[in-house]
Amino acid sequence: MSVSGQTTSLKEMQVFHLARVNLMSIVSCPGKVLVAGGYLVLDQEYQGLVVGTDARLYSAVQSVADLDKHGLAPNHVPADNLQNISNKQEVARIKVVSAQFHEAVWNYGVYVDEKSEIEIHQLFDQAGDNGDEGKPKNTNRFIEATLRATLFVINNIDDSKKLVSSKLKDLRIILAADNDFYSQSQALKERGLPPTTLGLSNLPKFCHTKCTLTNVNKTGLGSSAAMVTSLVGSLLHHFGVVGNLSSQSDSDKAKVEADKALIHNISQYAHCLAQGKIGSGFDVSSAIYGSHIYNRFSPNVIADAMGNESDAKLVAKTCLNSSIWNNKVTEVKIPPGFILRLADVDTGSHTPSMVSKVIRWRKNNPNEASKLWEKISNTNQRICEIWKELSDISEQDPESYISGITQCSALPYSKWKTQADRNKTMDLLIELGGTCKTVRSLLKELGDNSDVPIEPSEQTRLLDACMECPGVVMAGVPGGN
Ligand SMILES: Nc1ncnc2c1ncn2[C@@H]1O[C@H](COP(=O)(O)OP(=O)(O)O)[C@@H](O)[C@H]1O
Ligand SMILES: C[C@@](O)(CCOP(=O)(O)OP(=O)(O)O)CC(=O)O
Repeated sequence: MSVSGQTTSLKEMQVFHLARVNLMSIVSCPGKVLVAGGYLVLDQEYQGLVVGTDARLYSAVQSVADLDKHGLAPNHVPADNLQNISNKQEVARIKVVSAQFHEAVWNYGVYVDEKSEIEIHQLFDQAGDNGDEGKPKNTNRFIEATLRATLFVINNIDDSKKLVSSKLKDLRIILAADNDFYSQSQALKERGLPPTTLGLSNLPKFCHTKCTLTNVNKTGLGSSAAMVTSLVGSLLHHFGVVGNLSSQSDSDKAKVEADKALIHNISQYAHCLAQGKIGSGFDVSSAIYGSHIYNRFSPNVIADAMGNESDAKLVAKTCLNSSIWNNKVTEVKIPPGFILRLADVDTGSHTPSMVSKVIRWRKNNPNEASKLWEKISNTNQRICEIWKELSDISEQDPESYISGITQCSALPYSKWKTQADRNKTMDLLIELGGTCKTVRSLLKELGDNSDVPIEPSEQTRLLDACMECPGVVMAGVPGGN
């Protein structure tokens, strides 16, 4: 993270972008970077400092009937390719397309049982697409879990079986992810562009990855969380359950907050279900609330619904009752002039196995671990406090703030201390850099203890080199890896 006196600040993003174009509900959500709180945020008592990115993931929902009117309706799935679902009435089909990937079209049938409860089953999208045991082989657990949970909720908002009685129509859904969610090194090479921010800005929007979703190189911005959340938002908006999420008017405030909470609950549940585990959920939270300080919900909020995923009433009750959700979103201000830059190292690590090793070490060494957790937590908290103090100065004394960050932006961190005319802003920036170094060394200790490469030595060299560049105030390996 670097500071600059000239450039515009990491702008406070409008978290939800929503538009209705030709009766299409479009919702987009940002990706995330966990700046502080990796591993600790898995416990409800510890905070995570998460920043929303300007890379966004879009979901657009449109009813086929509306498309028909304009002669744009997609081809229907041939009936003889349908799965045989006995005793159920098929009421609608949903086609989901993620056009930046190979093999990224999924068709679902929506069925209604005798109690007007909904079932969703994936359809064979083309003859011969049979996997084992006659099931479609090209599945997308995140999409399927999201469609199911969201439609369960809409259908059970009250006793009127809203969705069924509103005669659910065929839907077409388009997903589109900003390029930063996936490594673009190949696309840059092919076009002879340099591997820099400038090179990336010359790529076409929503570049085709020339991969399937299984073998694409992700950059760690939380594509699944942003996808699930935008899909929940666009479906709820399409069926009129949530309103204009970007409304800034005071009279809409309470409704917007309630709508966001509902989107949050459904998204956390569907994301955990698709992942097959209850993670901390900071990625879903930042897809909804952007940058903030996060405390997780207790896993037992969704435990029952996780174990009974086809119980539509239970799933709906769990998501609709916001009072049982004990997650906490605390506002954080990113100091003006701060710029977050990410380097794509074109590879990722396996977060779940790292997490399980860390948890095992903590369990086997409770005393040592609790001391380390406290130290890391206090240091993380100081980062949040310094951000706040800097933001406050920028408002109360903008001139001295700008002068401080302008001086620091021209020099490497190691030279800041040697400046004779340091002001409060500079002192805080110096402290911030030092605090961030402390977190790195504490995490290194945690990694060494639990035998997890939290900051491998190659990354240490990279980060140290970054800290030598003018204006760099914090450097780190974000999140868990
Ligand atoms: N653009 C997209 N279109 C459709 N599905 C997507 C998209 N991006 C992510 N997903 C879903 O999310 C999964 C990746 O999730 P995960 O491995 O948890 O990555 P991340 O850490 O980026 O969230 C994919 O296999 C796919 O099911
Ligand atoms: C270790 C963690 O606290 C943070 C992991 O953060 P990442 O940003 O690395 O996450 P992924 O994109 O899922 O790999 C685990 C958690 O909080 O769920």
